[in-house]
Amino acid sequence: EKVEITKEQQALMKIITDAYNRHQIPQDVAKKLLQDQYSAEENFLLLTEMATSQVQVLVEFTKNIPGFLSLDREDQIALLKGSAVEAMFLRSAQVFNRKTPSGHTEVLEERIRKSGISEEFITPMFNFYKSIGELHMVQEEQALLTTVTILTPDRPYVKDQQAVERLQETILDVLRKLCVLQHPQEPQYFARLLGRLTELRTLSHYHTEMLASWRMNDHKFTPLLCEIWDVQ
Ligand SMILES: CC(C)c1onc(-c2c(Cl)cccc2Cl)c1COc1ccc(-c2ccc3[nH]c(C(=O)O)cc3c2)cc1
Repeated sequence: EKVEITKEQQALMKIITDAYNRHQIPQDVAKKLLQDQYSAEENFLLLTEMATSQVQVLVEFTKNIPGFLSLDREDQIALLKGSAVEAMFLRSAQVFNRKTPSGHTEVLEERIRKSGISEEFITPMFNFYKSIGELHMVQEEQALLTTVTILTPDRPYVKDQQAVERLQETILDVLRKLCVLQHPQEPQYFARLLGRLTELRTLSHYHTEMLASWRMNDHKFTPLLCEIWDVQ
């Protein structure tokens, strides 16, 4: 049957996509990736600064998701804490696959590969970046997929999962229609997108181990990262 995005779904998609594009880490922070020290210590410090800035951007973006601020306040926190790593994997994946002339892609990869992360996590991480790149998502799909990730009902400590589920289903319906309209020759494209969410959960588990091994080597995080990742 003919798939059609309604007027209100169009408006919802515009709000989310505009917010996603508006909330980016400041270019002066991103430019720090280009400075010339490349020690493991220096790379870790830079990546910590990027992650901290990215979390701030993520919090601001999340406030623009229609209905999010109407959720129980503690549930809002639980959703942010539960999705921060996954949202940052998605955002950094988009940076890698942007291949902008600014060339941050190469230096970002270089710094991640030399920041004290063990090879067993580096391989799945860059396989994920590659699999995201192969999807050639339009920016609306990127924004909606990040929103679906944030609105995952079964994060730890979420009390009113029903309320989150209702919001997520609204976004999933728009994303499903958008995928059909954007990729008519690939009917299973939406299913492929959702498959990435499963991969994100695996990466999130790896990330917990990455944090533990950094801490074992006495690496320090910022207060914001300690709060969102329950470390220190
Ligand atoms: C605390 C640090 C060391 C950390 O721990 N885990 C990760 C970590 C890692 Cl490696 C991988 C994936 C997720 C996390 Cl969460 C990180 C570093 O996290 C980030 C690194 C870079 C970026 C980021 C975001 C947007 C950007 N735009 C641009 C630009 O050039 O415009 C560069 C850029 C970088 C975001 C998070």
